Parts: sequence; structure tokens; C-alpha cells
Amino acid sequence: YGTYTLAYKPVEKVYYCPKVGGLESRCRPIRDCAVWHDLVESTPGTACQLSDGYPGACCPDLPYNYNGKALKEPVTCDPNVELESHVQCLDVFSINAAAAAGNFQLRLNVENENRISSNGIEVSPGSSRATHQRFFGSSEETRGINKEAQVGLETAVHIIQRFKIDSKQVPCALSRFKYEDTDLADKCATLDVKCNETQLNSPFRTLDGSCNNVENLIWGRSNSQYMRMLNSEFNDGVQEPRKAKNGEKLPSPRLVSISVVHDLDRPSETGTVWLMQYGQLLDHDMVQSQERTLENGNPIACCADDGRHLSAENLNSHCFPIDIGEEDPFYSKFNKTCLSFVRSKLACRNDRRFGAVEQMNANTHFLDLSLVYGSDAATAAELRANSSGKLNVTSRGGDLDLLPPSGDSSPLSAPCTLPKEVSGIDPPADVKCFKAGDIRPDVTPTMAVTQTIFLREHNRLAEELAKLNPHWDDERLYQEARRILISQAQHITYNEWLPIIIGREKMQELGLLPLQNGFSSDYDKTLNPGILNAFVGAAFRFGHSMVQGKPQLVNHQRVKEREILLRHHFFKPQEVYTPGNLDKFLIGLATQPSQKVDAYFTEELTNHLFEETGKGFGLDLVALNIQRGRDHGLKTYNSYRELCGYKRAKDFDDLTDLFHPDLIERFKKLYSSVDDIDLFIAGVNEAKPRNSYVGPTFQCIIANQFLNLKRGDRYFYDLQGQPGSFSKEQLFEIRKTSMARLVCDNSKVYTLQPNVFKIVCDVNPLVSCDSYSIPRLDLRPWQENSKKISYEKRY
Ligand code: HEM
Ligand SMILES: [Ca+2]
Repeated sequence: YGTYTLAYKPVEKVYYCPKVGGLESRCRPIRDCAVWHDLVESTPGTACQLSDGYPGACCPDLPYNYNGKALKEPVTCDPNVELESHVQCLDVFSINAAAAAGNFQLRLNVENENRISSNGIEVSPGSSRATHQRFFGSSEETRGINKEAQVGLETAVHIIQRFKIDSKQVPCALSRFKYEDTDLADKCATLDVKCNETQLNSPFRTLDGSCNNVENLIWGRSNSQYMRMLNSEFNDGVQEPRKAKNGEKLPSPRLVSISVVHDLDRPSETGTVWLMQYGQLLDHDMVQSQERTLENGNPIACCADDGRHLSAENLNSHCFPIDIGEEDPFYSKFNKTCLSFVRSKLACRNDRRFGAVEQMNANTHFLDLSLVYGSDAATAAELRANSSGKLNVTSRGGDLDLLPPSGDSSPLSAPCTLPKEVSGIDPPADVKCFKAGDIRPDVTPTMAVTQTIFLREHNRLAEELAKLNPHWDDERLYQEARRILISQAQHITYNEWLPIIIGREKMQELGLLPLQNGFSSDYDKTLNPGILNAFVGAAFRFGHSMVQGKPQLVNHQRVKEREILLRHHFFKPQEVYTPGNLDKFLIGLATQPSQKVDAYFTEELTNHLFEETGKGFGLDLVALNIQRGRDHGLKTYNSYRELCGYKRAKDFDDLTDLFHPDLIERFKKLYSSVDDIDLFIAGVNEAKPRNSYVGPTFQCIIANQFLNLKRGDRYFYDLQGQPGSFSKEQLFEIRKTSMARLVCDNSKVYTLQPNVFKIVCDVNPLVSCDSYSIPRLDLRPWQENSKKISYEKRY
């Protein structure tokens, strides 16, 4: 080893590089041109060769990053609201009386639940309903927090009813009271996070995300509330789902779904399924809402076994079932009129005041690969091998490792193996569901594959680090590998993925473009990084429209061998166990185009989600998304549109700027007012700006979320002067990361295009994994206490 230097070896101009977007360009590794992907593809002559003959692309230096402003959090109590005199009389004694009544109400609810169960109303094992619950999971801590939040909610409900408080007055009326001044003072103790000096000065994040913000220790912690861009909208001001502006019922989400959404093949011209898959990975890192459960943790049944509605006396108060019309083109075949839906668990409000409900995020809000490591210390410990810094795996003899088995065998879950009718073979004995930091690795085979790549990369890093630093113990190796892997994921997210989803211009406007070199000093300790409810409840679900109903297995020659039908494979990872398949899925992800974000969704999600084998039907994800938005109290499309800089529509015809006339006609038939349109369904249908997969409103919500996640994270990978900051040599190496490199280093895929999110083309050709076109991380800057090392660096 010689001296490690940072100098770029100048790249010889083998080819003359044309101007790109009017700017001088230079030949570089394709990964360094990721944010310019659209211009590079559309400008002739941008395919070039790096000095050693490997393919590169011509593109300019990164454009100037404006310092976009974060949006302000909405104020809970609008100062213009004047409290009516009887509301002003409200005092702590009335709150305490209501709290007693609220506690009593909760006990009644439990009795009611027991009565309903004894009537034989329960979720049947293996049903799509049971699988939906499994998707959400449930832990004792989240159940405990939800219960405490429920006490606060019941208290608020009693106050509102007794004092007849108008929903507009509710926020100001209730936010005057803090828990600590009432009989509920001992509730929500999880908000009292404690951090010691070691944690605050640690180079490594905590596992549950706490102690990241030094002044607000809870910010970003798992099991805390989602944040709001706009205040919530509930019919009673605290929790009842909204009604139409004219006071009537809103259209059923299933009716909206069948009226607006169809299953047509509309593939993207340039994006691969990796684009969808990485989105889901981010989703499982950042968020996990949980549905409420019965006291004992079992799922709540909200429809009768025969697919009809339950009678009012058998309906649990946490149910919010979706109506299916008798003439539904699909479900009518099964005589089904009820689609089960359970409301999301509540969090303790960060302000610990009385007020509207806020939903809980069971994952750490940060981009910290909690889906690999877990969102709390106990889960993290279960995942560790406790030697050499590694994570647990399932060893496969001569083959590469798989995720460890989950060991969870809830009696309600459908089997993790495929039925013989589908696979043609008897279920192999070694097939188990997988365990990871997030509870949904098995949701589809390609999700399991993606989780596997990150698991293998962790163990690969730990092994390499151990070679460089034989004196490091298990803990040090684990934490250093974890810190590197998280940074790689953050770099991929902001360098390769996000510029394709929201477009370079939006990235630039908000200052989200990654730096090409040097450190960032972007950290803003006043910014809450927390996930926004409009993001989780609507905007980031845009990815559902990109899903391919028939994921392909493609071989090393890039020839499609087979495709699977998604409906058979939810929570059945069996295909991943077949030797060779994992690689074929990986190549499929890099070959098959993803679908566009629009009114077209695969039927695998809208009629067959979590289908129980042999039933012929499952759930409708579009309807669930719309209902979830109402459950979470999201304001409607028009308000978000206005927040995001478009003119508020006075009537339906004002929507012509962003919507097709046919769609506006459909909205008119469904909704009685333009102010009633649900955010999710409008968002996916907005016209897309050039180079963006999503329309302006989702673009704005997503961009703001990623701004908060970057500037509100004290451990963001390119920050300077923080305990977790890298040296400049280390940061230089982290910036070499690409999704292609992670796949190359952790599978038996040997050729890949440098940007796996884009289909193969001139400026993104298939290259060998050994090629400098897919640069490798050099871990020598992590070698400790050694003489300055040096070697010849290439890019
Ligand atoms: C085959 C692929 C996918 C399946 C089967 C799937 C399934 C689901 C289901 C069942 C839910 C819960 C619905 C409810 O509220 O009841 C959900 C939520 C969600 N999905 Fe997906 N999804 C897929 C892909 C994606 C992708 C590609 C993205 C993003 C790019 C995404 C983002 C989200 C988000 C943000 C939520 C909210 C999560 C939460 O509240 O915890 N999903 N998805
Ligand atoms: Ca996380």
C-alpha cells in the first residue's frame, strides 16, 4: 500500500464531448451523470469512453443547488379563531372528568370486543384480511402507545360532545391543555426520551432514531407520530373521517377505484422495474403504519365471512369498512359488498396536548436502513450474528446467503410456501418466510431479493473491514459497516433515484442535488425530519402505479425465461429459494420496464392483492389508499394543490390545467364538489412535468419530504463537523456507490448497465461487473492507525 490520495486522474478525451443542455460536458463514469440522465439520453454523441476504454457518458458538472426553503409546519390553533364563550369556560376539571369518562369508554370498548368475538366474528386464517394485518404487524410497544393515545382521544371526544364544540373551534379549544396538567400526566411517557453523552456524541445513529436531534430527542424515533404539511381534516375535529362538503357521504373508495383506474400495460420508455423496487425499499425504510388490533393483538374483522357488511352491533369501533356496490364489475361475481379496513394506530402527539389524532410510524423516520437493521434495539439484536460484525443469514451451501428465517408462525398466516397448483411441486421443507429489520420483506419475491442484496452487502463490508482492522471487535465492525451501508443508500437515493422520480429541476430548486465533492453544511437543527402524513398516506404511494403485475425472471443472456403472476406470490418467497432465481429476478428488475404513474394499475393490486389461494379475489390497493387518506384525516387534493403553488380550483373546470377532460368528467360524476377529491387519486392522475414520474403536487410533497430527511438528519452522509462525519477520503469512496455496484458485488450477476434504474441504451450499455464503468468502493480509508496508505486512484 502506498499513499492514498484524492487526486482525480484526468480522464483522457477519447471522444469529443458535445454540449449537454447548453453546458460544457466531460466524459465520466455513468453514475456521475445520473442526475443528467434525460439530457444525456436525448443529446447525440454523449456515449464516450473513459481513459481505459470503458464506457462512460458525457455530462456537465452538477448544476448550482439553490437553497430551497423547507415548508413551515402548520400552526395547530389559527389565531383568527375566536373561542365561543362556552368553550372558553373549559377548564382542567372538565378535562379530568372527561378523562374519567374516556377511560370508562375504553373499558366498554373491550367488553364490546369480547362480545363480538363471542358472536364468532373473527378473521379467518389465511384470508387476504389476515395477510393485510400481517403486512402491518403489531408490537407490544405500539399497542401500548396506541392505547394511551386512545385515552386522550376519548377524552377529547367527550369534551367535544359535552361542550358541543364546533369542529372549527376544536384545535384552539383543546390545544390549551397539556397532558401534564391533567389526570393523564402519566400517559405517553415514551415521549420522554433520554440520551446520554455517549449517545449524543456517538459517530453511530441509535437504532430507534432517537437522540439524532439534540434538542428534540424524539424527532425521527420509531413509534412516534407522522408530521403534517397541512392540518388534518376530521368531521368532528378530532377523529371522524371527513364528509363531503355538502354534508353527505363521500363516494366509496372502491367506486372511485373502478371509475378511474384500469389495468392497461403502459410501460415507461426509459425506466426499469428497479425504479419501482427501490421506491418500495425506501417506503419500507421510512414508514410503517400499523392497523389497530384487538386487545390481545389479533386482527379485527370488519366484514362478515360471506363478504357482506357486519351488523352495527358486531362492528368494532376501529373498523372503517369500504362499500362495494352490488353492480361492481369484479366483486359482484363473488357476492362481495364489503372490503375490510381497520383504522391506523395512533401515536402520542409530540406536543403532548389534547387535539386531533395523529397516526404512528412504527419505523424510524430517517433514511437509515431500518429495514435492514430494525427500528429498535431489541429487533436489531435479534438480527445480529454476534460475531465479526455480521448479520444473521440462511446459509445455502455453495450458494450465496439468504435472509434468515422469520420463525414467526402466527396461526392466522397463510403458508409461506406456494401451493402445488401454482408451483407444480410439493412445498420444499426448507422454505420459510424471511426476517429483516422491517416486517414486510416477503410482500413480493423481488422485495425479498432487494433486502437480500443489502444484507449481503452489510456482511461483505464487515468482512472487508475486519481484514483492514483485525483489532476491531464485533460491535465496531457492525456499526462501521452499518454506517457505510446507510451512507451508500442515501447516496443512491439522492444521486440516482430521486432525480429520475421528481426531475433534476425540482432537485435543484430545493437544493437536493448531491455534492460532487467536498462536504455539506446543510444540517438544520430546527427542522423535524419526520415523515409527513400526506407523503405516507398518499404521495409516496405513487409507486403502486409503477408495479408490474408479472415480474420476470431473466437469464444472464438477458432472455426472459419466465414470468410470475403477483397474486400467487404475496408473502410466499418460495421462488427466491430456487438456486439461480434470485439472480434472474435481479436481471429482470434491470431489464423489464416499470409502469408509468397514471390511472393504470395492475389488476394484481386492484382485485387480487393478498389473494387467498383458490378464492379468486383479494383486496383493492387503490381503494385502501383512498380510504387510508380519509382515515388519516388528509385534506383534499385542492388544498395540497394550493400549498404546492397551483391556483386553488373553484370548480371542476379549473382542473383542466393538469387533468384530462375525460377524467374531470369522471370526477364530476363521483364527487359533488371539487373540494372533495381525494389526494391520492388526483395526485397519480396529474399531468407530469417533463422528466418527472409524478405530477406537480406529488413532486412537491415528495421533494419536501426528502428535503426534511436530508437537512433534518444530523447523520446525513455528506455532512461536515458532526460526530458521524466521514473523512474526505471516505466520503470520496462513498460517492462511488451505485445500485449497480451493490448488485454486482452481492449476487452472481456478472454484467449490468451502470445505471440500473434506466434501461440499456447507448449511454447506459451493458458492461462487465469488473468494469470501471461501475466503480468500486475502496475501503482502505477505513483502515485505522496505519501509515498513510496510497495507491493509484482512477476516478
Ligand atoms: C408489489 C408491490 C407493492 C405492494 C404489494 C404494496 C402493497 C401495499 C399495501 C398493502 C399497503 C397498505 C395499504 C393500506 O393503507 O391499507 C401499502 C402502503 C404503502 N405503499 Fe405499497 N406496495 C407495493 C409497492 C410500493 C411501491 C413501489 C411504493 C413506493 C414507491 C409503495 C409505497 C407505499 C407507501 C408509502 C405506503 C404507506 C405505508 C404505510 O402507511 O405504512 N408501495 N402498500
Ligand atoms: Ca428508517
